[in-house]
Amino acid sequence: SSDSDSDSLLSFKDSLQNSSSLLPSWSSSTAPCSAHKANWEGVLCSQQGEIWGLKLENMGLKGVIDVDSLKNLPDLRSLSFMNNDFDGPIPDIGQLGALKSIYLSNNRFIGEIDTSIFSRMQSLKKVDLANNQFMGVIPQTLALLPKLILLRLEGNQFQGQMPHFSNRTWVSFNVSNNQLDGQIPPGLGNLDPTSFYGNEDLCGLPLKPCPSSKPSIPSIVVVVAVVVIALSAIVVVIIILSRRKQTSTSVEDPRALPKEGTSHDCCEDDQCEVYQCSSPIASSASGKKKGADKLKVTFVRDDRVKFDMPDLLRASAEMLGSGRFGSCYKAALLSGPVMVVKRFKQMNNVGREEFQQHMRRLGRLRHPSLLPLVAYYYNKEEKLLLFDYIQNATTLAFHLHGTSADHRLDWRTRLRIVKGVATGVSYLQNELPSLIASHGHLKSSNVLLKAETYEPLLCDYGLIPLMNQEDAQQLMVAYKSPEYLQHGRITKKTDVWSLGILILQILTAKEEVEDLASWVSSVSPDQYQDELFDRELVSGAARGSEDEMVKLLKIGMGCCHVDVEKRLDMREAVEKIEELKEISTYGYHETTTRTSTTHDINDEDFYSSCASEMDMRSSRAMSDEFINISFKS
Ligand SMILES: Nc1ncnc2c1ncn2[C@@H]1O[C@H](COP(=O)(O)OP(=O)(O)OP(=O)(O)O)[C@@H](O)[C@H]1O
Repeated sequence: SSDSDSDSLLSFKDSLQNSSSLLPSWSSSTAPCSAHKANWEGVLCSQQGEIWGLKLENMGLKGVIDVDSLKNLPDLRSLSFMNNDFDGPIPDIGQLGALKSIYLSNNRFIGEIDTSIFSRMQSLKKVDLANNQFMGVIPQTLALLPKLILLRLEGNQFQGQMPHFSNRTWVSFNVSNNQLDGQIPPGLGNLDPTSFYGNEDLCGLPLKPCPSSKPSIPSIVVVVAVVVIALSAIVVVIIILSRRKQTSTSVEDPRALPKEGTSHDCCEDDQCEVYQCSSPIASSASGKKKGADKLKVTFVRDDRVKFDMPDLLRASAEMLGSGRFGSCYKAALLSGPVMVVKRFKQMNNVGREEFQQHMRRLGRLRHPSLLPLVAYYYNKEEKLLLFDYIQNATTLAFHLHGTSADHRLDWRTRLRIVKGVATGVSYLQNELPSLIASHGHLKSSNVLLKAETYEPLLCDYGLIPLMNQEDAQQLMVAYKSPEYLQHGRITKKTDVWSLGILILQILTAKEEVEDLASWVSSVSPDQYQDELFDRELVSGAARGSEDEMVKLLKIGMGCCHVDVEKRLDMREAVEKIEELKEISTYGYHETTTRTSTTHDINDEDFYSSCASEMDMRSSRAMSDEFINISFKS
C-alpha cells in the first residue's frame, strides 16, 4: 500500500546521513506517488502509482543505503545513486532480486564484490559501477546474467582475467581503466577498443594480439585459412538470412520491427522488453507504406553514395545512445557507407513541406566544424536524420570530465577546439539568420572530437524549429539560458551564453552549468592558477600560456553575462577568441588567426602536440552522457 511504501522510503531516508536537507519533499504529509506523478523528489512512479525506481543522483548523498527498507517496495525495478558520496562496500543489492538496473557510478565504494550478489539478480539488464574503487576480480556471476546489456565497470581497480560473457548485443560495455590482464574473451572482440583501454596487460581483439607461444609458420597458415573460411561462411549465411528476412517481413509487416515506445524506448514498468538492436532503425518506415516515395531517403548532399530505406533497414545497426530526444545508431550499410542515424521522437512541430525545406537549409551548410547532415527520412510517424559516422570520435565532455588524467587535452588543443566551435557557431548564425538560436543545443557532449586530431565537430545544431515546443523547452540547452529561465526569452545571444559556459568548462573542467559563471566571477584573479583553472591544463602548459588562458577566461565571462545587453555578441566573441595566441611547447607565439573560411582542418602540425594523447573513452563523461540514455528499464 502507499502507506507502507512511504514508511519504507522514510526509513530508507533515515539511514542516509544528510538527507533531511537534501530530500525535503520526502515527508509523510504526501504520498510518494499520485498515479505516475511523483510527489517526492527522485521517486519514479508507474501509471498505477507504484514506485518502480529511485533516481537520486548528483546530491552529495552519503551514509548507508538501507537495502532492507527498499526490499519492502515490491515494484522496485531501477535504482540510481550515481554521482554521490557513498563509500564502503557495495550494498547487498542481491536482496533486491527483481531489479533491472542499478547505477552506482561515481561514488567512493570500495572493496571486492561478493560473487553471490549477482546470482540472485537474474532480471538485471543494466549494471553501472563505474568510477569507484572496486577491486578483485570481476564477478563471474555478472557474465551469467542472461539479460545484461549494459555493463560499466570503468575507472575501478578490478584485476585478473575477464569472465566469459556470452554473445549479446551490448547497449554499452566498458571496462577501461582497471588492472585487468589476459585475453579479452572472444565474444567481446567486436566492441570498441576504447572500452578496454587503460588495462596494461589486456590483449586480444579488439586490442593488440596476445603474445603467442611462437607456433610454427605452417600451423599459423592452417589456422588463418580455417578462420577465414569459417568467417566467410558465416558472413554468407548472415547475408542470405538477413535478405530473406527482409523480403519476407520488413516492408509488409510493421510488427517485424520494434515500435517506438516499446522495446528500446523508455519503459516505466515491468512490461518492457530487452533492447533489440538488430534492426531497430525505423519502425513505421518499414511497414504500411508501400509507395516508393514512402521508402525514400532524401539526400541533402550530392557527394555521397545514395541508398534507400530498405538498404538502411538491412544495415547492421549498433546503438550509440538513447535519450529523451530519441535514439542514435551507427548503421553500416551493405553497400559500404557507415552512417549515424538519429531517430527523433519529438520532431513534430512542422509539417512535411517545412521539414523538407529546413533539411535543405541544413544540407547547404558547409563548415569544417559542423558534422554534416547527409540525408533524412520523413514520414508522419518517423523522422530520421542521417550523418556521417566519424570513426573513433570522442566527445569534448568525455575529455573534460573523465576521471582518468590520461585523456586530458593540452592548452593548444583546447584553444583550437574553442576556435573551431566559435567559428562554427558564428557560421551558423550567419547562414541561418532566421533562427534565433541557430545552434540551440551547444554543450560539451554535442561537440564530437575527431580521433587523434581532436578537431571539433558540432552536432545537433539547428533543430529547435523542428522540435515539439514543449519538449524543446525541457530538453534544449537554449531554453536553460538565464534569459529564458528569467524572462522566457530566447535571443541571438543565447548561443553566446552556451559558448561562454563551454569555454568556462574547457578552462576549469567543471561539469556544473548553472552556477559555473557566478562561481568563476567569485574567484579572485590571484587564485586563478591554483583554484580555477583545470590542474591538468596548468601543469602541462608552456610558459607564457597563462596570460592567454586568462584572456580566454575573460572572453568566457563576457559571453556569460546574465544581462543580455551587456553580454558579448557572437561576432565580438569570435574576434576576441581568434586573437588568442597559441604558445607552442617551446614557448614562442604562433599567430594562427583563423576565420571560419580559412580554418585549416588538415594541418598536421596544427594538431601535432596533441596527437600523442590517448583517445580514451571512459568514466564520468561517458556516464554523464549515459544518464539520459540508460535510466530506463
Ligand atoms: N556522427 C557520429 N560519429 C561517431 N559517433 C557519434 C556520432 N554522433 C554521435 N556519436 C556518438 O554517439 C553518442 C550518442 O549520441 P547522442 O547524440 O545520442 O548523445 P548525446 O549528445 O549524449 O545526446 P543528447 O544530445 O540527446 O543529449 C555520442 O556521445 C557520441 O559518442
